[in-house]
Amino acid sequence: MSLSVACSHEYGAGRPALVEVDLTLRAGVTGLLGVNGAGKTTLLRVMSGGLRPSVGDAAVDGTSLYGRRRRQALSRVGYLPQHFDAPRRAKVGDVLRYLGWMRGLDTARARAAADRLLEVVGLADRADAPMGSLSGGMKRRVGFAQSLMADPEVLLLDEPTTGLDPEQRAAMRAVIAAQERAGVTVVSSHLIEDISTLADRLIVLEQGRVLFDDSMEAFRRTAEGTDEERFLRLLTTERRS
Ligand SMILES: Nc1ncnc2c1ncn2[C@@H]1O[C@H](COP(=O)(O)OP(=O)(O)OP(=O)(O)O)[C@@H](O)[C@H]1O
Repeated sequence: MSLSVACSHEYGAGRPALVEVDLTLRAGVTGLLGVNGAGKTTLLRVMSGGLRPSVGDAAVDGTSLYGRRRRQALSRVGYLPQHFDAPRRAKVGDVLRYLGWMRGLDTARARAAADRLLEVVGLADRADAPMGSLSGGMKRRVGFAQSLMADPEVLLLDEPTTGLDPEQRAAMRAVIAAQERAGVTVVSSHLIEDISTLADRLIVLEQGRVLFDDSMEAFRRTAEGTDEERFLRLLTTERRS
């Protein structure tokens, strides 16, 4: 299976956020790295079916996320947005069941999926707790659980560890790593350390362009001897010179 995207996007005239991005992602974990404003969220929104690009398209196994068979393509994608939240008074389990139902699961399947995923993210004992009582790290784990509710073949996680303290970040990474998925997973971050242990492939975005796209292994080999931050700066300089 594959997720392909070939597009450019600008939010307003002359304000490009993605420039001639052309990628095909296959099974495995792809890390999407870039500084704030590099275009990660925009790319993930395009790949989630939530933002039609100004030019081009995104498709799951050739079925466009913006075409006539959009619903079919959308049903195969799970998405954790950068700022996942839910009403403060809503109970955690109800939020998951509701989002599962929205994604087409019947009541029994939504209940079973919610129970199973709360176990997966270590929040089984919080099913009846209101969302407002959760820490930032716990909310992010609920967000991760909701992205998996309909068993998606494509899973898109926008900065799942950002804003968490080191302990919560490690817990979040462990939860993601423990998922043995057959499909495409994309994890974005502005920190290489957040994705280097998770991803097989690394894509670096800079000012909306793909600056680097190779295996994590190749990235490590090339970066050997330089620290990774410096290596990323070198990449940037190379392209500009
Ligand atoms: N809704 C929007 N309206 C106008 N401009 C936007 C909007 N969203 C993003 N941008 C701009 O598009 C560019 C890419 O932003 P994007 O959020 O995709 O980057 P990012 O790598 O995800 O950064 P961050 O980690 O800060 O979210 C930036 O210049 C940003 O200011």
